[in-house]
Amino acid sequence: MTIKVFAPASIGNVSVGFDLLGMAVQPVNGELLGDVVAIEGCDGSNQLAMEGPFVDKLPNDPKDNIVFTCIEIFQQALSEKGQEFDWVKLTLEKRMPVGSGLGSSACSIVAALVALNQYYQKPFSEAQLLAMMGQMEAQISGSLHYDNVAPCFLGGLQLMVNDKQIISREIPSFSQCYFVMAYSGINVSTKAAREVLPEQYDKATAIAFGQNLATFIDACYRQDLPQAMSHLKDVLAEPYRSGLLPGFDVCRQGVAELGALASGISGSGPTMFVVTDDKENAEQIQTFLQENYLQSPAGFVYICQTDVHGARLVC
Ligand SMILES: Nc1ncnc2c1ncn2[C@@H]1O[C@H](COP(=O)(O)OP(=O)(O)O)[C@@H](O)[C@H]1O
Ligand SMILES: N[C@@H](CCOP(=O)(O)O)C(=O)O
Repeated sequence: MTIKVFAPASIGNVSVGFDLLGMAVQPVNGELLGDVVAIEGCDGSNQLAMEGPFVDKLPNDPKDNIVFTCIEIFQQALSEKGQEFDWVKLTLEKRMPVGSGLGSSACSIVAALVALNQYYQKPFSEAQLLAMMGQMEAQISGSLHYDNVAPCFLGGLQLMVNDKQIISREIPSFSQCYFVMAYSGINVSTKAAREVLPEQYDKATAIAFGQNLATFIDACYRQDLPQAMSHLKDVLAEPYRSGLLPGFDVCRQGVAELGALASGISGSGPTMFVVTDDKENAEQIQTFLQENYLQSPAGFVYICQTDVHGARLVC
């Protein structure tokens, strides 16, 4: 029997929590914005097939795909537990553009590891799986950050905690909000977008960062939308990354004039996210971004809300 797992797109950082905060999103029109991985048993050796709209952006050799590495590390972990295993064939439906700021590699990693765990009768706990997901993401981006894999796996708004047993805790999000996600259609490598950041920050920046994150989290717990939105500011990455995103500053100004509550870079970009609590306003912002932010035919704009489910089995 074939098992199929879907893993959703996510907003890394959510502006205030560089590497520490992430949120899973789902389009309100019901489309699947994320990757799907199917798994079944096979003979001889492990296999990876690839399909889907963004398959041409993946490495040609399946062995260079992060999903193949997921199979290898998962089976190695099974061996270390003394558990025998059979060979598997995975099929990756690559629905997410690569280098998009939507947690594309995280979608593949999470869908693959959840599918493997399901196929092999759940040998690993949620925390063990999340640790493996972080390890895989670090291999791709060059540094360990869970802000895509954790929300993609667990759903909702997730805050990373410095505790190996837990790794991530869910924070109450704003279920009334719409997140307009505009992928411009250009590729920004996460690794490269990390290299433009300074090694050190000054005291005023450190204080502003701490205040924004703390105030935002406090507002989430009190469901105080105005306070949350007035502090949704990125003082660590956005000042250095916005120059990599053609049209970002102009569109940011444009959506503010249309009444957006806040906006920022999703992950390392080029996707920008815009927050509003009004459906009609979300539609106006969607049209504006379609007309002004897209740089290539590969671009798209979705109106999303928080995805509270995370990775899940699909038919
Ligand atoms: N299944 C996969 N999904 C996405 N990227 C993959 C996958 N397998 C290998 N890669 C490689 O990993 C890198 C991902 O780039 P990155 O900028 O981190 O993307 P994203 O930010 O969208 O996750 C690319 O070089 C890509 O070729
Ligand atoms: N915290 C990371 C998030 C990267 O997200 P991605 O979707 O661009 O992979 C960072 O900002 O570097």
